[in-house]
Parts: sequence; structure tokens; C-alpha cells
Amino acid sequence: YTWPNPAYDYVEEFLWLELTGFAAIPALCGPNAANPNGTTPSIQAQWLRTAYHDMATFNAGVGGIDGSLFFELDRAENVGVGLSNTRNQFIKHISKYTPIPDLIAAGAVVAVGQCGGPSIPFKPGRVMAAAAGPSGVPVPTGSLADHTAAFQRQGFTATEMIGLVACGHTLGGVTPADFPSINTGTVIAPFDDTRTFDNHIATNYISGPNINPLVKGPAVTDSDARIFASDGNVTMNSFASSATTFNSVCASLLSRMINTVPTGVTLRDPVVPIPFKPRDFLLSITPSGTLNLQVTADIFGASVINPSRVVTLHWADRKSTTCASGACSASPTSTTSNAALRNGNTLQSYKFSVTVSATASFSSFWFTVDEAGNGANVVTQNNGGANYPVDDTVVNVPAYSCGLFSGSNIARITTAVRTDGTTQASGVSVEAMFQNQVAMRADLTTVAATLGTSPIVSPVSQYAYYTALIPGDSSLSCQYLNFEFSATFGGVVHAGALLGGACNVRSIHIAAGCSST
Ligand code: HEM
Repeated sequence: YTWPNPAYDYVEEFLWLELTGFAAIPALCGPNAANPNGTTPSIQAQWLRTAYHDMATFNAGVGGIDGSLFFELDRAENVGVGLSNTRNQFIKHISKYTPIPDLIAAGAVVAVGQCGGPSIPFKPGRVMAAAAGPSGVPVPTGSLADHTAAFQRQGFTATEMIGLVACGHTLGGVTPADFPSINTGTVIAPFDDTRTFDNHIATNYISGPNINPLVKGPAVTDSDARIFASDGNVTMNSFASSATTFNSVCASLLSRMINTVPTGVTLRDPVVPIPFKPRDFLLSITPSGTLNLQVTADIFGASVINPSRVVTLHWADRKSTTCASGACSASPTSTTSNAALRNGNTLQSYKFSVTVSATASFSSFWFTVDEAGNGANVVTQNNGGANYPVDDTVVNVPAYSCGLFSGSNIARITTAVRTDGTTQASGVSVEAMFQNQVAMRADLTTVAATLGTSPIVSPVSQYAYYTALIPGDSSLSCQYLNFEFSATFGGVVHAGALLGGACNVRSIHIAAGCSST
């Protein structure tokens, strides 16, 4: 991993640092004293079922995890309020870097992990379907032959079918409103006696108590009974006798399930947490015409919170000159920690903000980390040796950028392009990302920025100001999610930082509610 990598950074922060609240949506899995048998709906179970139902229509390179399920919720094979609840949660997290099908796959990974199941690598890169696809999700009244054929079409053998169903039905149960003929009660009938992701789906089936509503009748809907017994219970016995076998088989099968994608879609490398990484980098011009660099250094891992640790930011100026000892270094302006992230991880963050003249500017930065705070063992974090690069060609003008602009424009984004009084930039533009919750995708609009002045920021001889007015419907208070700006200069495209819009839970680097002047 080398910084910056916006697509990787966004997903890593979304999935591991939980900055958007996605992984925090599911309440803790149990065992829960009030509901030891899982008679209340489990968000984790809904998320895992969602992933299977999206994948289950895969056929010869078409379909798979492509989000088409959310256009298919009116089909009988997709009955269940859990699926529409999941859609309503996931559409709030659509972004350029997290399309619906990646959210569906990530949801399965998070759900299994939150319930104590195995860790499944998450690879991003899925592509959202434009419309509903073919049907074909197995239903409980299907015959064993129907189900075996359906799983074969999905890419799983008869034995793997037993495994995948057991790995799914270790969570959740049958809801009376969805399947009144199977569950005649008033609360969810769980598949096994725990809410956690464990081999009780198998131990209960082999040794009792057998509470699985798809095993204990009525016979016509006993699909789990038919599937589990289809190899003479060999697979279910192996799961019942070894929790480790169950977990490792599930990790492999569920990983294949979420990575079943249409031909032509290529998944990227798994997004794993980075133990030390800069986040929320922003280079901007202050109203007095100086340059401000903001960045947060994140330290992530099993138990990283250490009040003694001293983290220092260092930088080189735009000529790559390193200052005399200590003159180009700074201490954090604030430190925060989070002791309870997904899978037992913790996070300690050090926020920095330093201001220099536009002449001096920046070309790179790096950090030193003194773990004990006594100078005995100081480690340099420098992006694998090359330092974290700073491009000061395109910088943000936060004092003249804002969202929820009145009238027909919903945001004004001002950027400063380094010209040093000579060459003019071309193609200065702002990409605005709208969350299209009907088509369930991120719509990207590029708006050209025009050369002008800023009434708020002092003119600086090194920079020219470009402003883009982002059109939209201001009656919708939550329409845009974020903005990225870039300029072509000397034939090279220079990108600025990502700005979070008003309906982004990560509303970074942009003020809401500016006036029209
Ligand atoms: C022949 C194949 C399958 C059939 C017939 C089947 C059938 C069902 C039925 C009838 C329900 C109850 C849904 C409700 O009440 O809303 C259910 C729930 C569930 N299924 Fe399956 N299923 C199959 C395979 C799978 C697979 C392969 C997975 C995942 C790997 C899976 C995951 C789940 C989960 C997690 C739930 C619980 C949902 C909740 O509690 O909200 N199922 N299944």
C-alpha cells in the first residue's frame, strides 16, 4: 500500500475505521439474555440473507452480486421485510467508491464478523446492475433436485450446497409474517439455539434440540432437512464435531458467494486495515493567503491506544528542502481514540494543522513515532521510504466553498490553482457526486470552474482562484455527498482533496449553509 490511493482509502476508512457508521449499524449479536434464541430480528441475519439472494440468480456469467436484488424485492422468492430494510440501510451508504453490490458483499463480511464468525476478506470492485435480472432464488418448497440444480448454476457442488445453507442458517430464522405456513407463531422461529455465527446449526440438527423450522416440518417446506441429509449427514456430522471445520468451510464458501460476480467485473485486492496511515489530508489557502496543511495520522490495530506515545509531523518545503532541526515539525493539535472497533480493533488518531507561506509551501511530509515518549525508540513513518507526497498545484479554498447554497445551486466550490503568475491552468473542474437512491447508484457530474476572484480570500501571487457553482434542487436538503476537484496543468491532471457534502456522514472540509455572496 502506498498513500494516496483514494479508492482504497475510502473503503478502508468505511469498513475498518467505521467512519461512516456502516459497520456499527448491526447491534451486537448476542448471546442476549433477553432473547437467547434470537426471537427478535437480527440485522446481521438480514444482511447475510441479502447477499445470498443477490448472488442466487447467478447463471453462466450473468448476475451474481450485482445489486439487482434491490430491483427484485416484489418477487415471491424475495419475500421478507429484512431484505427491504437492508436496502433502505444500504442506499444511504452509496458512494463513488462503495456501490450497492460492494455494500451487499461488505454487509455479509461485517455480519459474519460481528456474530463471532470467521473473517472473510473483502475485495471491492462490483458493478451495480441497471435493472432487475432473471429470477431463481431457491424457495423452501423446492425439491432436493431443484435445489441441487440451483446451487450448481450458482457454482456450488451438492456438498457445498449443504455447507452454504448451514453457514447461512446459523444466523436468524423464519419470520411469521413472511412465511406464516412455516412459522405459525408471533415471533421469529430461529434456526438454532444461539444468535451467534457458530456450529449449533449442526449440533442442534445432529443431537437436538432441533428447533430449525426448515427441518421440523411441515414436510413440504423442510428444505434444510432434505439438503442436510442429502449426503447421509456426512457434512453436518463433520460440522457438529468440529467448530473449526465449520468456520473454515464457511469462510471459504461465503467468500466464494460474495465474489460471484458477472463476467467482465474484476474485483480488486482485499482491503485490509493499514496499521499507520494519513487520513483527511487537506491543503488549503487561508483567508490571509497562507497555506495550511491538515492531516490526521491513524494508528490502527488490536491494542494501539497508548497515552505515552508521541507522534510528530515533519515536512519539506516546495523545493524539497528540509528545515534545520525541528523548524519544520509540529505536534498534534488534538488526539482521539476509539477502543471498540470491529473485530476487536482500536484506533488512535493524531490531528495536525500547520500553516506556512505560499512561497515556502510543502512538497512532502512524514511522521516520527516515539512509542514510549522517552526518545529511546523513535520510528519514522514515511510511506515506505518515499515520504507522503504533497502536490500544491490544486488546493482547496474552504473559506469560499460551502454547501446548501440557496437558489438553483446547491454548493459553491472554490479551488486555487498554482500559476506563479505565469501559466494558466485549463480544465479546472469539480466532480460532484449525487446519491441517486432511485437508480441506487452514485451519479457523477462534472462542473467547469471559472476563473475569478474570491471576496473572502486575499489574492496571492502564486495562485489563481476558480469557482464552480454546483446546480441542483435546493428543496432536497440531502442531495449531494461529496466533491472532488482537479485541474489540468501542463498536460498533467492534478487532483485536490475529497470534500464531504452536507448529507455525507463524513462531512469533512466543507461548511454548510453559505450565503449567495
Ligand atoms: C435452498 C436454499 C435456501 C432456502 C430454501 C432458504 C430459505 C430460507 C427461508 C424460508 C428463510 C426465512 C426468511 C424469512 O422469514 O424472512 C431463510 C432465512 C435465512 N436464510 Fe436461507 N435459504 C436457503 C439458503 C440460504 C443460504 C445459502 C444462505 C446464506 C449463505 C441463507 C441465509 C439465510 C439467513 C441468514 C436467513 C435469516 C434471515 C433473518 O433472520 O432475517 N439461506 N432462508
